[in-house]
Amino acid sequence: MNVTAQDLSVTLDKKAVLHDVGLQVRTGELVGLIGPNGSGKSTLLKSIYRVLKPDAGLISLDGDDLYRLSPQQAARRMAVVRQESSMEVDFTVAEIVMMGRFPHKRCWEADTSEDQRICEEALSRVGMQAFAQRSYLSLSGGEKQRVLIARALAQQAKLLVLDEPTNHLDIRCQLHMLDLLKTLRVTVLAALHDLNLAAMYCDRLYVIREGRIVTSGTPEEVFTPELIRDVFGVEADVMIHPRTGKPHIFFMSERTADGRQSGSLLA
Ligand SMILES: Nc1ncnc2c1ncn2[C@@H]1O[C@H](COP(=O)(O)OP(=O)(O)OP(=O)(O)O)[C@@H](O)[C@H]1O
Repeated sequence: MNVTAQDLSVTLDKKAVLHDVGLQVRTGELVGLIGPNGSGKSTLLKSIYRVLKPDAGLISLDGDDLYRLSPQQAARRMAVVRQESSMEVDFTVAEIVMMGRFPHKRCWEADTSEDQRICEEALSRVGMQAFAQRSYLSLSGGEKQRVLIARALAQQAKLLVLDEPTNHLDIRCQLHMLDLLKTLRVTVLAALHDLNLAAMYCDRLYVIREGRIVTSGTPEEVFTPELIRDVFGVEADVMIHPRTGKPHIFFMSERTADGRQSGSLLA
């Protein structure tokens, strides 16, 4: 699934939040969107998953104008995992994952044994098969996040859009989740806050600041101490990790950056 966004502009509450943003995700790539808090990552993703219609610009999926697709057509092509999904009514985990099958059904069509199999497989891929009958609202934040990813997998869309997919996950689950995304052979666009995980897993990155894409490229091209200072306001050293061959960023606190020791709280 090829995704192209061209010249997107979004204004919210009279404030220009995205300015002429463009990006491209090619079939099979895992593309990361990084930038400081409030830079416009979620707004850009919301435009792509059709929650927020841009004021200007064009988004296409394999050449088709996204906003000309029906909601069902769009949902067959694209699954979404959002930052926070508040839910008023309680469902079981199995019911939540089964919702991923809706775009493949006609109105009131019953769940088939094939739907059941797809949902069980999706739950087992995120390690949550033992939770199928648990109430969704009783789960921890990390468990909920894994169930929402299972629902996206059950949707069997060729494009996954994820807003901070590793939010709430402990480090082992973060690595497991990103490994899983890499093995799915789908196209992935994900907003990520952890720059080292973005460097390890993403084929390419887009960097956004104050609603504008400031640069894009492979992690090796994007991650320089200058970029990290300019965009995130943090001093850092960037080295190629000897085992992964990927850039690894060592951040400096304001205390360590100017050469002072930070050993003692009383110093
Ligand atoms: N409904 C809204 N009305 C007005 N301003 C909004 C609205 N939604 C978002 N914004 C503003 O748009 C800007 C971009 O927000 P957005 O949520 O896209 O940033 P983000 O990069 O995803 O941030 P974070 O990393 O903190 O999740 C912020 O300044 C935010 O306050």
